[in-house]
Amino acid sequence: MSADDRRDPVDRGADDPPGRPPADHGRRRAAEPDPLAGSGGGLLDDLPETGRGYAPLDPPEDDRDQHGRAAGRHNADAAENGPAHRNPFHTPVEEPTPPPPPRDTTRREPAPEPPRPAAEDPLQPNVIPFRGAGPERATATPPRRAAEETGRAAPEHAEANTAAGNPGTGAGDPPRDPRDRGRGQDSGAPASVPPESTGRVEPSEGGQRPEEPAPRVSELDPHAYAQAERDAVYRVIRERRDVRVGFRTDPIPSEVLTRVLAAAHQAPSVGFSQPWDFVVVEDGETRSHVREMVQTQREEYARALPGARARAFSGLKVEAILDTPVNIVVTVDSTRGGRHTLGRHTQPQMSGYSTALAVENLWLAARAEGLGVGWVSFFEERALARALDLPPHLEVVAYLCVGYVDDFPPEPELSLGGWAKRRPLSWAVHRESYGRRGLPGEEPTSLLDETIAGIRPLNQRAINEARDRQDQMTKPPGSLGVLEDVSVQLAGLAGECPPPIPEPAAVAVFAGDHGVHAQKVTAWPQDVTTQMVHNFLNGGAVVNAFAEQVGTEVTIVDVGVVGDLPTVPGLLPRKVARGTADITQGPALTRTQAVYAIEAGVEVARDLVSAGNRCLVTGDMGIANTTPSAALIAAFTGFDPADITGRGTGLDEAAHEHKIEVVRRALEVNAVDPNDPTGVLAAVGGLEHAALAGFILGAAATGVPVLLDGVISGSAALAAAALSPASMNACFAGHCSAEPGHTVALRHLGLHPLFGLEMRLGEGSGALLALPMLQASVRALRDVATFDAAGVAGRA
Ligand SMILES: O=C(O)c1ccc[n+]([C@@H]2O[C@H](COP(=O)([O-])O)[C@@H](O)[C@H]2O)c1
Ligand SMILES: Cc1cc2nc[nH]c2cc1C
Repeated sequence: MSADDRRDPVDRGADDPPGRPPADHGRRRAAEPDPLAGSGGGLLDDLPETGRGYAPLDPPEDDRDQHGRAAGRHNADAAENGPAHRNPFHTPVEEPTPPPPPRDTTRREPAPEPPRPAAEDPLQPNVIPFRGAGPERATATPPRRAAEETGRAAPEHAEANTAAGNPGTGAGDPPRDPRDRGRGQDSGAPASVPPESTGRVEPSEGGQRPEEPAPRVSELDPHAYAQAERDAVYRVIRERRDVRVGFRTDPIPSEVLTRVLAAAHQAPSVGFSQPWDFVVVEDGETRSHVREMVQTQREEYARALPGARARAFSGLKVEAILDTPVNIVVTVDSTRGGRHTLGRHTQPQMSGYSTALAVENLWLAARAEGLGVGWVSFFEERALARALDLPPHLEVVAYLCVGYVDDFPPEPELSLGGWAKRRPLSWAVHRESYGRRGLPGEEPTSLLDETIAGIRPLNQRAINEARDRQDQMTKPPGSLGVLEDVSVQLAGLAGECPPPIPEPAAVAVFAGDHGVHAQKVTAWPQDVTTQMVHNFLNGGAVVNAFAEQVGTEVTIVDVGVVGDLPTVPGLLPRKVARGTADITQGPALTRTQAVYAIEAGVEVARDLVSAGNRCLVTGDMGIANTTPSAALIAAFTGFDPADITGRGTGLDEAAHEHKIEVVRRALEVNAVDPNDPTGVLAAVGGLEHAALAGFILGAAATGVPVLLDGVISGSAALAAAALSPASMNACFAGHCSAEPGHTVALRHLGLHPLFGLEMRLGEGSGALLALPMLQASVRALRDVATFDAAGVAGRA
């Protein structure tokens, strides 16, 4: 195999940003051979035959960040071998910005008291954690007080201030700049951005705000608008809504509609091509026809939804086509502007983007006029174009229902209904390169550090309430056994009693391959991993059947499958490498790869939670993965491999003995330190194990329960617990697998399995069967009458 052949296609992902000189801080140890010399570089190139057994090289200790991440090794390769390549989806925190000094999260040490979550305020954007969010909430400063303390106007009072002729200057405010003609305060920041919407919480200690005053924002630029005008701009952005209910039928005056269309027409456009047209539709027949098309698509969509989602969707209105006096169709002409439209030659999609900006302009202007707008997209675009008699070179970008409304919802309707949640701004902001998290003015941090810092202890008040309630329910105290503890823990996690019923739920099946497969630790060919992923995607596996049974959505995550996989909905391509290296020869992964996989898991958890899921379920697929699972369990618990290594998919006596020896050898070859969880994952774990650990941490940080499956999830949970002991507050053991190591892992973690049927399939199958138990425990806490209420006599 030539070096070029060995180069992994995933290495050929996004190049380094143009213009950035490749930093040479990925030095290899001088004495070590470079197995890939001349291969073109790339983060993943440390594993020449990944998945088929080769020990990767790790950089010297001083090249690592606080997670042991190798600093920019791919760039070093690039210096020798051409352009640098980045991981396809992640960029590590790396030099030249030094890693934040404080905490080594790869070591087990007491975590500092995390910042307290913001109080839930129905009028403010809902940030994740959604419900309860841990211990004694409601410590964040409400907007009004924050405004008083920072000298900024609170959003809901900004208009009142202006109306009363009080521009908001308070004692202690700096003198106003004479250029600030009639402006309110000196803050250049929008007065109306609440701290909650950033995902950041004001630091507090025991509910007190810190002594230090908030830093003053610099003077306004002379071109900035006056305070009231800026407030109006931010207000309309904040209060724009996609409206589907509560439209009034009264007509829209022509001059109002024209103003709104003129605003749309002033949108920015590529090369000033102004590629939009607006078709104003009032005709009832046309609208009825479009509505029928939407209805058909709606039914098709509903059929594809898992149970809990389908129930929620049945109550959602997706259009108001006949309810509004006017529909506006916004189209794009991608050919407009002639042959040489400035800026479109490299990015033909810019015409569509420009038109979307026109839609936003229309939407904001409409909101300012008191008009609601609902964007409908449940139709097949060409069919709609035909129905509207559009010329063939025009495409529909938006179908908008426009009219006056009874009210604007305080939050997006989908958020109010729990369909999806607003992601905090902090999740979306990266500094200099993807993965260096932090709002402007903050020290950038990594996703892993941010996640661990966000995990909170259980809320004691909610726990006490749940315990009291369990004792008052019409049943003998304790008679629901472990389910009582489950409901109490869920209350503590949510920070309220009763907690929300953990539905909808989503199972994520993390798939990866293993270099140790070469040691004949399993009877199954490695290709079965890839084949089973196809089977999952086609809906033909046990996980699909069980998920259907319990109304759960299935997501497959490729974190390290050797084979190529299709780009299809339901499969998240997060391949960090094509399998691990053989753990009997050296470490499975580099630390960098281990961190990437952990962070991939965190992101999947975040995405599923912000998509509205209230319970996450772990699943795995990876031929040979019970071997690294056993090695992880031995490393974290200290048990002998003979006591925790099982027969996996089925091995005879001799093969089982051999597998135990393989695990033993892996632990001899790789020094493992349980206080260095990332190091242990990199040494003897797998990509799906690392991602599962991240998935657990991500769930815990969002305050959402995570239901664990079998031995693979159990071994990953040991790593998660070592990274953050508090993450176990979010964990529930679905079942106990037939693998002996699973029992040991669960005991070590203090988790009580909900059932044991000697299952040993993985995929999330056992955890899915336990999901109704979790849900039932909450339903009982919520719905069962108390002795008093039901008039049932208590114990004599
Ligand atoms: O979940 C379990 O406890 C479990 C126990 C034994 C096997 N498995 C599944 O079987 C595969 C690994 O088995 P093996 O024998 O190839 O190591 C992998 O896809 C796992 O999901 C899963
Ligand atoms: C067929 C098969 C299905 C699986 N599902 C999870 N692990 C598996 C292993 C095999 C071999």
